[in-house]
Amino acid sequence: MTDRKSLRFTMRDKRRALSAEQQRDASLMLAEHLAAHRLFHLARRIAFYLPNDGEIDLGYLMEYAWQQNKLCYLPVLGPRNGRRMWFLPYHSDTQLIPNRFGIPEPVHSRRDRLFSPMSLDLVLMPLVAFDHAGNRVGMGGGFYDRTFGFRRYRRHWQRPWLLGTAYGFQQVGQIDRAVWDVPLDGIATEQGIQRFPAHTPD
Ligand SMILES: Nc1nc2c(c(=O)[nH]1)N(C=O)[C@@H](CNc1ccc(C(=O)N[C@@H](CCC(=O)O)C(=O)O)cc1)CN2
Ligand SMILES: Nc1ncnc2c1ncn2[C@@H]1O[C@H](COP(=O)(O)OP(=O)(O)OP(=O)(O)O)[C@@H](O)[C@H]1O
Repeated sequence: MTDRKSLRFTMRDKRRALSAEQQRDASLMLAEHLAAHRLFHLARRIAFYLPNDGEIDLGYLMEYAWQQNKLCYLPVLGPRNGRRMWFLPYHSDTQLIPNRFGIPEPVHSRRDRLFSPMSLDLVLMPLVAFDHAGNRVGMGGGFYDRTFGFRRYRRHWQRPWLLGTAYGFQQVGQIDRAVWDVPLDGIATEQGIQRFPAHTPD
Protein backbone atom coordinates (compact mmCIF):
# COMPACT_ATOMS: atom_id res chain seq x y z
CA MET A 1 0.00 0.00 0.00
CA THR A 2 1.26 3.50 -0.79
CA ASP A 3 1.62 6.01 2.03
CA ARG A 4 -1.38 7.98 0.86
CA LYS A 5 -3.50 4.86 0.77
CA SER A 6 -2.51 3.59 4.20
CA LEU A 7 -2.95 7.07 5.66
CA ARG A 8 -6.50 7.14 4.27
CA PHE A 9 -7.17 3.74 5.71
CA THR A 10 -6.01 4.52 9.28
CA MET A 11 -7.58 7.96 9.45
CA ARG A 12 -10.92 6.81 8.12
CA ASP A 13 -10.92 3.96 10.66
CA LYS A 14 -10.14 6.37 13.48
CA ARG A 15 -12.87 8.75 12.39
CA ARG A 16 -15.49 6.03 12.28
CA ALA A 17 -14.44 4.73 15.71
CA LEU A 18 -15.46 7.94 17.53
CA SER A 19 -18.48 7.64 19.83
CA ALA A 20 -21.64 9.60 19.03
CA GLU A 21 -20.85 11.82 22.01
CA GLN A 22 -17.29 12.55 20.85
CA GLN A 23 -18.60 13.38 17.39
CA ARG A 24 -21.26 15.71 18.76
CA ASP A 25 -18.88 17.51 21.13
CA ALA A 26 -16.36 18.11 18.36
CA SER A 27 -19.05 19.32 15.94
CA LEU A 28 -20.36 21.81 18.50
CA MET A 29 -16.88 23.16 19.17
CA LEU A 30 -16.14 23.43 15.48
CA ALA A 31 -19.40 25.33 14.94
CA GLU A 32 -18.48 27.79 17.71
CA HIS A 33 -15.06 28.51 16.20
CA LEU A 34 -16.40 28.98 12.70
CA ALA A 35 -19.46 31.01 13.71
CA ALA A 36 -17.14 33.51 15.40
CA HIS A 37 -14.74 33.73 12.47
CA ARG A 38 -14.40 36.66 10.09
CA LEU A 39 -14.45 34.51 6.96
CA PHE A 40 -17.78 33.04 8.02
CA HIS A 41 -19.24 36.50 8.70
CA LEU A 42 -18.08 37.84 5.37
CA ALA A 43 -19.41 34.86 3.43
CA ARG A 44 -22.95 34.86 2.06
CA ARG A 45 -22.85 31.75 -0.14
CA ILE A 46 -21.36 28.83 1.75
CA ALA A 47 -20.73 25.25 0.61
CA PHE A 48 -21.27 22.61 3.28
CA TYR A 49 -21.32 18.80 3.04
CA LEU A 50 -23.38 16.11 4.72
CA PRO A 51 -21.18 13.96 6.96
CA ASN A 52 -20.18 10.56 5.65
CA ASP A 53 -17.76 7.93 6.92
CA GLY A 54 -17.34 9.55 10.36
CA GLU A 55 -16.52 13.05 9.02
CA ILE A 56 -16.89 15.99 11.34
CA ASP A 57 -20.51 17.15 11.15
CA LEU A 58 -21.29 20.72 10.04
CA GLY A 59 -24.99 20.45 11.02
CA TYR A 60 -24.84 22.88 13.94
CA LEU A 61 -23.04 25.47 11.87
CA MET A 62 -25.52 25.05 9.03
CA GLU A 63 -28.45 25.72 11.41
CA TYR A 64 -26.72 28.91 12.47
CA ALA A 65 -26.00 29.87 8.87
CA TRP A 66 -29.70 29.49 7.99
CA GLN A 67 -30.65 31.67 10.96
CA GLN A 68 -28.24 34.28 9.64
CA ASN A 69 -29.91 34.15 6.22
CA LYS A 70 -26.84 32.82 4.53
CA LEU A 71 -27.24 30.72 1.40
CA CYS A 72 -26.15 27.13 2.01
CA TYR A 73 -25.10 24.72 -0.75
CA LEU A 74 -24.29 21.01 -0.99
CA PRO A 75 -22.08 19.23 -3.54
CA VAL A 76 -23.67 17.10 -6.24
CA LEU A 77 -21.57 14.83 -8.42
CA GLY A 78 -21.37 15.52 -12.12
CA PRO A 79 -21.30 12.81 -14.81
CA ARG A 80 -19.19 9.82 -13.82
CA ASN A 81 -16.32 10.44 -16.23
CA GLY A 82 -15.92 14.14 -15.42
CA ARG A 83 -15.40 13.79 -11.68
CA ARG A 84 -16.43 17.35 -11.10
CA MET A 85 -18.97 18.68 -8.66
CA TRP A 86 -21.67 21.32 -8.74
CA PHE A 87 -23.25 23.02 -5.79
CA LEU A 88 -27.00 23.16 -5.22
CA PRO A 89 -28.93 25.25 -2.70
CA TYR A 90 -29.86 23.43 0.47
CA HIS A 91 -32.82 24.37 2.74
CA SER A 92 -34.62 22.37 5.38
CA ASP A 93 -37.17 21.23 2.75
CA THR A 94 -34.71 20.30 -0.03
CA GLN A 95 -35.33 16.80 -1.38
CA LEU A 96 -32.27 14.55 -1.19
CA ILE A 97 -31.26 11.40 -3.04
CA PRO A 98 -28.17 9.22 -2.38
CA ASN A 99 -25.37 9.64 -4.94
CA ARG A 100 -23.25 6.73 -6.19
CA PHE A 101 -21.23 6.75 -2.95
CA GLY A 102 -24.41 6.68 -0.85
CA ILE A 103 -24.06 10.32 0.24
CA PRO A 104 -27.37 12.23 0.06
CA GLU A 105 -27.39 15.14 -2.43
CA PRO A 106 -30.11 17.54 -3.59
CA VAL A 107 -32.37 16.21 -6.33
CA HIS A 108 -31.58 18.25 -9.43
CA SER A 109 -31.65 18.46 -13.19
CA ARG A 110 -28.93 19.54 -15.60
CA ARG A 111 -30.29 23.07 -15.67
CA ASP A 112 -29.56 23.41 -11.94
CA ARG A 113 -25.87 23.07 -12.68
CA LEU A 114 -25.70 26.60 -14.03
CA PHE A 115 -24.67 28.04 -10.68
CA SER A 116 -20.89 28.20 -10.87
CA PRO A 117 -18.70 27.03 -7.97
CA MET A 118 -16.80 30.26 -8.69
CA SER A 119 -19.72 32.20 -7.22
CA LEU A 120 -19.33 30.67 -3.77
CA ASP A 121 -17.75 32.78 -1.03
CA LEU A 122 -16.66 30.00 1.30
CA VAL A 123 -16.23 26.26 0.78
CA LEU A 124 -16.00 23.97 3.80
CA MET A 125 -14.07 20.98 2.51
CA PRO A 126 -14.11 17.52 4.05
CA LEU A 127 -10.73 15.86 4.29
CA VAL A 128 -9.12 12.67 5.50
CA ALA A 129 -5.73 14.09 6.61
CA PHE A 130 -3.93 17.43 6.57
CA ASP A 131 -0.56 18.87 7.56
CA HIS A 132 0.73 22.12 9.12
CA ALA A 133 1.06 23.78 5.69
CA GLY A 134 -2.50 23.10 4.53
CA ASN A 135 -1.79 20.15 2.28
CA ARG A 136 -4.73 17.79 2.18
CA VAL A 137 -5.61 14.18 1.47
CA GLY A 138 -9.26 13.58 0.59
CA MET A 139 -11.26 10.48 -0.24
CA GLY A 140 -9.21 9.98 -3.39
CA GLY A 141 -11.70 11.00 -6.05
CA GLY A 142 -10.01 14.31 -6.83
CA PHE A 143 -13.46 15.97 -6.87
CA TYR A 144 -12.55 19.03 -4.82
CA ASP A 145 -9.21 19.48 -6.58
CA ARG A 146 -10.83 19.39 -10.02
CA THR A 147 -13.75 21.60 -9.10
CA PHE A 148 -11.66 24.31 -7.46
CA GLY A 149 -8.58 24.03 -9.66
CA PHE A 150 -9.31 27.59 -10.89
CA ARG A 151 -8.24 28.92 -7.49
CA ARG A 152 -4.64 27.99 -8.33
CA TYR A 153 -4.65 30.62 -11.08
CA ARG A 154 -6.54 33.41 -9.38
CA ARG A 155 -4.20 36.16 -8.22
CA HIS A 156 -6.42 38.97 -7.01
CA TRP A 157 -9.93 37.70 -6.51
CA GLN A 158 -9.21 34.97 -3.99
CA ARG A 159 -12.63 33.45 -3.71
CA PRO A 160 -14.08 31.15 -2.80
CA TRP A 161 -12.11 30.79 0.37
CA LEU A 162 -11.32 27.13 0.89
CA LEU A 163 -11.40 25.93 4.48
CA GLY A 164 -10.73 22.28 5.31
CA THR A 165 -12.76 20.88 8.20
CA ALA A 166 -11.61 17.89 10.25
CA TYR A 167 -10.94 16.49 13.71
CA GLY A 168 -7.68 17.66 15.27
CA PHE A 169 -6.30 14.11 15.23
CA GLN A 170 -6.41 14.13 11.43
CA GLN A 171 -3.32 16.36 11.36
CA VAL A 172 -0.17 14.47 10.33
CA GLY A 173 3.53 15.32 9.97
CA GLN A 174 3.83 16.11 6.29
CA ILE A 175 1.84 15.44 3.15
CA ASP A 176 3.43 15.68 -0.27
CA ARG A 177 1.64 18.20 -2.45
CA ALA A 178 0.56 16.93 -5.86
CA VAL A 179 0.61 19.40 -8.77
CA TRP A 180 -3.19 19.36 -8.98
CA ASP A 181 -3.69 19.92 -5.23
CA VAL A 182 -5.48 23.19 -4.54
CA PRO A 183 -3.94 24.96 -1.54
CA LEU A 184 -6.28 25.53 1.38
CA ASP A 185 -6.73 28.96 2.95
CA GLY A 186 -7.15 27.41 6.35
CA ILE A 187 -8.20 24.40 8.40
CA ALA A 188 -10.88 24.35 11.05
CA THR A 189 -11.03 21.67 13.73
CA GLU A 190 -12.69 21.43 17.15
CA GLN A 191 -9.42 22.87 18.51
CA GLY A 192 -9.57 26.08 16.49
CA ILE A 193 -8.82 27.56 13.09
CA GLN A 194 -5.41 27.70 11.41
CA ARG A 195 -4.99 30.11 8.51
CA PHE A 196 -2.44 29.93 5.75
CA PRO A 197 -2.07 33.66 5.08
CA ALA A 198 -0.28 33.43 1.73
CA HIS A 199 -3.60 32.54 0.11
CA THR A 200 -6.10 34.73 1.97
CA PRO A 201 -6.97 38.40 2.12
CA ASP A 202 -5.83 39.98 5.41
N1 LIG B 1 -19.46 14.26 2.95
C1 LIG B 1 -18.79 14.25 1.82
N2 LIG B 1 -19.40 14.52 0.68
C2 LIG B 1 -18.68 14.48 -0.49
C3 LIG B 1 -17.31 14.19 -0.51
C4 LIG B 1 -16.67 13.90 0.73
O1 LIG B 1 -15.45 13.62 0.81
N3 LIG B 1 -17.45 13.94 1.85
N4 LIG B 1 -16.63 14.19 -1.70
C5 LIG B 1 -15.27 14.47 -1.82
O2 LIG B 1 -14.65 14.17 -2.77
C6 LIG B 1 -17.39 13.91 -2.91
C7 LIG B 1 -17.63 12.43 -2.97
N5 LIG B 1 -16.40 11.73 -3.00
C8 LIG B 1 -16.21 10.47 -2.50
C9 LIG B 1 -15.17 9.71 -2.96
C10 LIG B 1 -15.00 8.40 -2.52
C11 LIG B 1 -15.89 7.85 -1.59
C12 LIG B 1 -15.80 6.44 -1.12
O3 LIG B 1 -16.38 6.08 -0.12
N6 LIG B 1 -15.12 5.58 -1.79
C13 LIG B 1 -15.14 4.17 -1.41
C14 LIG B 1 -15.16 3.29 -2.62
C15 LIG B 1 -16.07 3.90 -3.63
C16 LIG B 1 -16.75 2.94 -4.56
O4 LIG B 1 -16.18 2.71 -5.62
O5 LIG B 1 -17.87 2.53 -4.25
C17 LIG B 1 -13.97 3.85 -0.55
O6 LIG B 1 -12.90 4.46 -0.77
O7 LIG B 1 -14.15 3.05 0.35
C18 LIG B 1 -16.90 8.63 -1.10
C19 LIG B 1 -17.06 9.93 -1.55
C20 LIG B 1 -18.65 14.73 -2.88
N7 LIG B 1 -19.36 14.67 -1.63
N1 LIG C 1 -7.20 19.10 -11.60
C1 LIG C 1 -7.04 17.81 -11.94
N2 LIG C 1 -6.89 17.45 -13.22
C2 LIG C 1 -6.74 16.19 -13.55
N3 LIG C 1 -6.71 15.16 -12.68
C3 LIG C 1 -6.85 15.44 -11.40
C4 LIG C 1 -7.03 16.78 -10.95
N4 LIG C 1 -7.17 16.75 -9.62
C5 LIG C 1 -7.08 15.46 -9.25
N5 LIG C 1 -6.88 14.66 -10.30
C6 LIG C 1 -6.78 13.17 -10.28
O1 LIG C 1 -7.63 12.68 -9.27
C7 LIG C 1 -7.00 11.63 -8.54
C8 LIG C 1 -7.29 11.75 -7.06
O2 LIG C 1 -6.63 12.87 -6.52
P1 LIG C 1 -6.25 12.95 -4.98
O3 LIG C 1 -5.68 11.66 -4.50
O4 LIG C 1 -5.47 14.20 -4.74
O5 LIG C 1 -7.74 13.08 -4.38
P2 LIG C 1 -8.20 13.72 -3.05
O6 LIG C 1 -7.74 15.13 -2.94
O7 LIG C 1 -7.80 12.80 -1.97
O8 LIG C 1 -9.79 13.66 -3.24
P3 LIG C 1 -10.93 14.80 -3.14
O9 LIG C 1 -10.42 16.05 -3.80
O10 LIG C 1 -12.09 14.18 -3.86
O11 LIG C 1 -11.21 14.98 -1.71
C9 LIG C 1 -5.53 11.74 -8.82
O12 LIG C 1 -5.04 10.46 -9.13
C10 LIG C 1 -5.41 12.68 -10.01
O13 LIG C 1 -4.96 11.96 -11.12
